[in-house]
Amino acid sequence: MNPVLAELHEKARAVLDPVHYDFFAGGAGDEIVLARNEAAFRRLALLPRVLRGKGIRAGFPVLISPTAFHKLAHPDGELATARALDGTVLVSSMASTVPIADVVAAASGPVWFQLYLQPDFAVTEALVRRAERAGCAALVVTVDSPVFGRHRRDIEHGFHDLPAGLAAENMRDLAGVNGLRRIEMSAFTWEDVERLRSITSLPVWLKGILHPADAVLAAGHGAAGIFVSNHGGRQLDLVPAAVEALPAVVDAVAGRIPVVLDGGVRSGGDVALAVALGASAAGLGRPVLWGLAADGSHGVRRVLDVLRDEFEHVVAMCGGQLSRDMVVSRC
Ligand SMILES: Cc1cc2nc3c(=O)[nH]c(=O)nc-3n(C[C@H](O)[C@H](O)[C@H](O)COP(=O)(O)O)c2cc1C
Ligand SMILES: CC(C)CC(=O)C(=O)O
Repeated sequence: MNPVLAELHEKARAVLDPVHYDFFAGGAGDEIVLARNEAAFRRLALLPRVLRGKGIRAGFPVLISPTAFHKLAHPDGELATARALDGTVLVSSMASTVPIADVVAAASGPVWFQLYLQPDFAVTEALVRRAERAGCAALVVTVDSPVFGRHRRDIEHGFHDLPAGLAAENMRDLAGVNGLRRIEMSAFTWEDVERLRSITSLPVWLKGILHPADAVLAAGHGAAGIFVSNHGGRQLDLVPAAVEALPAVVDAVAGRIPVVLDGGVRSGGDVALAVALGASAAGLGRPVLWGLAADGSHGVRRVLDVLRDEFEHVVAMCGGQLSRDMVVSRC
């Protein structure tokens, strides 16, 4: 691992309350998928093309995937994350500890709003209006969580609630207990996605797709794009690594909508592999949390800078080109 990322992770581990560290680091069940997400990248290799000049690939195809409760990592919470963007997209979690309007106001890049559809449609609609008023550029509906994942580390620690003074601020004044509504997980259908689309002009992405047939349905139901994701190994501990699921989804979608990959991306090389396999971009979860915990906004910036530098170097080594035929198995 890049020594800067390793250093930020170690510092995060040292400064965080161990219960909060485990909330961020942990996965579901036996954490098999958590481990596989990273290991699957190690099993892939790139065959560079030569004598192609500098090629044409430009840009940095990385975004920040939504993660909850940034104030557990740093007192400035999502404000610090948002200040670090420098043009990178932040997908801000519905479970942010800073209201979405303040996240967008602090951001140095586009902000998208992640949400879980709520059983009470009026609550979903209120969240959408908050995101729209704040100036979010897209909605990302997470669809891999009909029920909460079971995180053994949290269960062992008895970690079920935020400490006093912290809250999921986007859920305030939505007529729950003391005006703060709990985030609920519930099973929905494609009709619910259509209903959401009918009340907003924002592009609606779907996050947490692994089956190629669902990717086809997503395109058919007007999703602006999809995230191939297993929620960083925090939902069903029986699924493939995210990068293993990517090629079949890319084939099924056949270019109709963009496909983002998240889960286990830890280097610019991993970003390059995801792009070569057909992802439009790679999403980062935990590395951003480690940067944030270790050094606030500056730490997040360092994570993005390291990945950008590594990615550009790998692409230059590959003749400015990344395509599926260049990806082979190491074993
Ligand atoms: C601590 C933590 C909180 C998360 N919170 C959310 C969330 O609120 N909404 C969501 O859609 N995904 C959430 N995720 C999943 C991430 O968006 C992403 O899919 C995952 O972290 C990517 O894997 P990585 O951590 O290996 O990069 C969370 C992940 C972690 C680690
Ligand atoms: C508020 C939680 C449901 C956030 C989440 O998605 C996670 O911890 O994985």
